[in-house]
Amino acid sequence: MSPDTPPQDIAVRLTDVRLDRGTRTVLSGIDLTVPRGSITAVLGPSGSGKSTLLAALTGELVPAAGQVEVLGQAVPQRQRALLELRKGIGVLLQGNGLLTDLTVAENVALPLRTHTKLPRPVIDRLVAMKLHAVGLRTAGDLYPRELSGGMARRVALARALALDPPLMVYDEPLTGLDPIASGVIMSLISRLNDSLGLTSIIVTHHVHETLPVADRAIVIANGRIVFSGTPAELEATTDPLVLQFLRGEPDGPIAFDTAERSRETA
Ligand SMILES: Nc1ncnc2c1ncn2[C@@H]1O[C@H](COP(=O)(O)OP(=O)(O)OP(=O)(O)O)[C@@H](O)[C@H]1O
Repeated sequence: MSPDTPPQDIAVRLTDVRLDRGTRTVLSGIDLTVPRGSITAVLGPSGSGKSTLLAALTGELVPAAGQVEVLGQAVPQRQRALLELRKGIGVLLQGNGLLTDLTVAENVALPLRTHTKLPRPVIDRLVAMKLHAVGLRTAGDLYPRELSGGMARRVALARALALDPPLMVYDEPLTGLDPIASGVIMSLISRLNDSLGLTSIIVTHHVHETLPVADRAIVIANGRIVFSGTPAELEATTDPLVLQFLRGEPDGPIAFDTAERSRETA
């Protein structure tokens, strides 16, 4: 993306950002521009800082240095302004976060009830539209325990879309899903992005399922962005560090921390 891209065409911009967790620097020197309308895959080994990067976008983590701009504004620190910005960011987490004693429809209605004063019939109509968008028009009266993993993920997606956020953030949207359900979720993410004019950022380990729908990919390793480009450029890379990640090789230039490795090899 050119440095002259008009600000209104940029959904997210990070400039020389450093993110710490406690006393430890997780990421530094992060420069990233996400164009509006695009789908960006954020890839990298476990513990490399992908979720930490998302936390900076939602204002959950304040950068130790640098600027984070989301939807045309610097991520605010004041609580009220932050809540306002967060209404524009739909978040889908791997745990789904559905409330088990509410029906599917009530779960999807929750953000609308909390953040708007819309009358009940309007909310019901919006909920029906969101459920229709994820292919679950008739599931409104079911409870989360009655859903398959893939259906539950789609309900969580409908709920994340409830307030029509222009930016969608997905943290491991395919975790725990079989290949068919994974395919359904990825194609939904892609279709919704295009049909609703969203911008999507997908943090994932599922490189091969995600790259086909992504416009851009970044790879995070060793505390920084080690690759940024198109999926085709990623697949053609000869960078040993990026290749090590793509091939899942334990030995190479990516420094895994010892605790992580001993956990994985146990
Ligand atoms: N809330 C937190 N408090 C302290 N340290 C944290 C916190 N969240 C993450 N970390 C640490 O920050 C580092 C990056 O973690 P993060 O969850 O961002 O990685 P990730 O790439 O998303 O990993 P995974 O793919 O396993 O989800 C890890 O060392 C982790 O232990």
